[in-house]
Amino acid sequence: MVIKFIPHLRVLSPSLPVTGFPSMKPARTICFNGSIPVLNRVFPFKLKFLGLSPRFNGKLITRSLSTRPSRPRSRASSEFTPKIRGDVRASKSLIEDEAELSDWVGELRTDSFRGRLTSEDEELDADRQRNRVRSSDRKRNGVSVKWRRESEFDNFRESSKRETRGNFGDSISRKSRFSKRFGGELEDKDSDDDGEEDDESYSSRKSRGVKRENTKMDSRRGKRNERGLGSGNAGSGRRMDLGRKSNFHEEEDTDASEEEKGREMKGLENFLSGEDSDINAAAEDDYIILRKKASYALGLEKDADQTVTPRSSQGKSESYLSETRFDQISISPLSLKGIKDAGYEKMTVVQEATLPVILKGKDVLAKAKTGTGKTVAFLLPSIEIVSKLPPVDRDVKRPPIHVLVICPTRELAIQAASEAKKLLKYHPSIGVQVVIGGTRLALEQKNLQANPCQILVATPGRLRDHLENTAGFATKLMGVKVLVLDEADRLLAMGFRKDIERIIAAVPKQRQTLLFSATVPEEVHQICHIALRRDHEFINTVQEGTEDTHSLVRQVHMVAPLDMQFSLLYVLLKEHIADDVDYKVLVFCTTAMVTKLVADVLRELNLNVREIHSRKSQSYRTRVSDEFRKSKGLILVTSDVSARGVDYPDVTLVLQVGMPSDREQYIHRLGRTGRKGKEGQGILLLAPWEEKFLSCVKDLPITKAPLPSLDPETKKKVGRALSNVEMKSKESAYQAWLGYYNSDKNIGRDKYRLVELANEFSRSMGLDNPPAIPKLVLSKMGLRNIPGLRVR
Ligand SMILES: Nc1ncnc2c1ncn2[C@@H]1O[C@H](COP(=O)(O)OP(=O)(O)OP(=O)(O)O)[C@@H](O)[C@H]1O
Repeated sequence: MVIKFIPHLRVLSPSLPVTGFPSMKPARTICFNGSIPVLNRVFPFKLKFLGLSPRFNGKLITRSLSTRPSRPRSRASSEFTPKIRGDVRASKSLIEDEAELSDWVGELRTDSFRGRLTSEDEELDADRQRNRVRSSDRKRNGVSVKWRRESEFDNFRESSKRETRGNFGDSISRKSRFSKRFGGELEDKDSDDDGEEDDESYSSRKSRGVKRENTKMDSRRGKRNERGLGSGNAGSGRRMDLGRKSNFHEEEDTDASEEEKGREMKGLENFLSGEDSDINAAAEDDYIILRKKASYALGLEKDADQTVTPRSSQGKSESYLSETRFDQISISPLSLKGIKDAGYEKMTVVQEATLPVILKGKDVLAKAKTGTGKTVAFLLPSIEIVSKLPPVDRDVKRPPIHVLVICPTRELAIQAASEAKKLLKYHPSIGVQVVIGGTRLALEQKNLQANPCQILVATPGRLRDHLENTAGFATKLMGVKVLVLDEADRLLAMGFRKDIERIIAAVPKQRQTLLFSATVPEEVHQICHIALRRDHEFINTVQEGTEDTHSLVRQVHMVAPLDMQFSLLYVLLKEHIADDVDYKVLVFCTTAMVTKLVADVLRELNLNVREIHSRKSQSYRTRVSDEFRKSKGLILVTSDVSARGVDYPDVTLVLQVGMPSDREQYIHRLGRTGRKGKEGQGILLLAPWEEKFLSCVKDLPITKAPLPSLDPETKKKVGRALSNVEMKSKESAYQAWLGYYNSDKNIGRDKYRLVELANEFSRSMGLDNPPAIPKLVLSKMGLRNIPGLRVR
């Protein structure tokens, strides 16, 4: 079957004139509430979209409940029942059980994956050469096409010429005069002089860049790049240790937070093995330079010299939708019907850019901003591929799985499976199933047996469980034609790597592999080495010269001592609630136990709060996640289990309390708001010593905001709320806090200072004396005999 696509004019034929923008007239509603000064100062505008279709409501989430049977050295299954496991995925708070902690640490010593990034100096220049953009291609309308096979797009171009100006159904907010009136304290990058924007401005905004790179490596590097285990690590020469981003903090024992566990583990490993000194030796700036160098080496970072971004589009907001409608491309009528029912009419930019390449059979590494439809981007072509395969004989004993999608969290896996179900509505012969931790393995085994599926969505740990414990499962995986690694960079995180290696070894070499994420840090090359073919394409839909975050999401940071932070959090939330009756807020905290504490305090303050973190059962998490997806007027206090991929519609504010683990996590957390071209707000609340984190995100438009004033009554109220919170919650939070910041290379290095800060945190919870910590825990943290700690 000849597959014909009609891509967006801009993408495939950048030399052609940019079409104008049709009648997109986003309505504006400007609200001003004089009684709420703080957020109006922080976000000195209030924009609303009225043009958003209700059909984009959030996705359904399926439920799964139960615990799975234990097996020797299995990972923990129940959130309160930590188990020990030999690989770095194992985790649990280091806090709760001394004996268990001892085992856990002991096992960590035996397993020593190091999150190192190979970077060979001598390859840097060569790789830069290889990735050099043909200037003729680059200087076209802001589209950077580093590699292109012209023939691939010939028919697209033809079709594009015929394309008429479509309706731009989705709204892009205009900057309002309100912004100007109250914008004194904040830089408003997107504002036009007069606060208005004409259609021409929209046109220039719309010129988004889609960068495609062929990432063919030279033969030397290619050798390392070949598929197969071990090859990814075979690079010699100077290595860069990325462990400085790792953390050792109280966290979660479920699949959903494995990326966090990885960080903890790595931090702990380094800490125990004394490797910290290596990492600490490098200054932050050096580290950033090293990261850049590695990016060049990998061809993942754009070379500043070679970047061409039209001035007109720099810093402008862009639509996540392309002008290509699904019914203009050659996909099966059954898929098209499913898409229509899902309410999708036009392709998003990432869908438009990746679909033809994937259907060509290429491996793809794709980067697109948060909330821009990456899930459909990998699911739709996968479904198309499956639909063209000969039907599986019903009598086959172990029917093959054709598409395997790996997601880093349970929530994300459930969500992806749910999206797949929507798209498969009219494909009765194609089944999809999800396998995730926190549910009963036996039940999943039964389901897999009873309802064979061609598409399987899984979290890495549970998939590995099935590989090891489910009869015939390995045989089924031998049928995999497409392997998708969603949130690829997270899957590469240390806690997942072994599982991913095991999974990759279990699927055929002759397959197509797709890696998608909103962030593609240089670490991703590790997984490229083991997962992707050498000639894979890197498709970057983030317009050059723009940030990885959405311009309609206003970002501010505030710096305040810990003893102010609970009150500040309360005031900021109250202000936001007063400002927006339809408020929907995510509060991100550093660890599960700190999340619990913050939720407890906010609950005491009579705010409408839910909490979600890995210490909650999967059924609870699913229920709360579902509720938050559908609700308005709700605050969800969460750990990083909600940081990635979760598609909660209409989140109005993301408030991050404390330093995120790294730049990527900041971006993904923030990406829970401003989805599908909507507006959003982000506040990062840091303690003074955490300000250094800002150097990791200095390329993002985060503005410093003044602190709201705290009146004595508020302080008293918050103090009372804190005193009502259970002591146990405070103790756990204190230990977790200590663990988290102990892993920070700057703070954790000076144990005396760390303890002082921890005790400041303790006082901020209203405690006169810091909670006592078990001796063994202290010694495992390297904090024995540090003055200021209480031992029990
Ligand atoms: N073509 C489309 N038109 C309109 N809406 C779409 C389209 N494709 C996907 N969506 C919707 O956009 C929303 C965001 O999609 P999705 O969750 O896949 O984003 P994402 O890019 O994976 O985000 P993240 O990086 O946070 O994981 C979802 O609600 C999805 O249903």
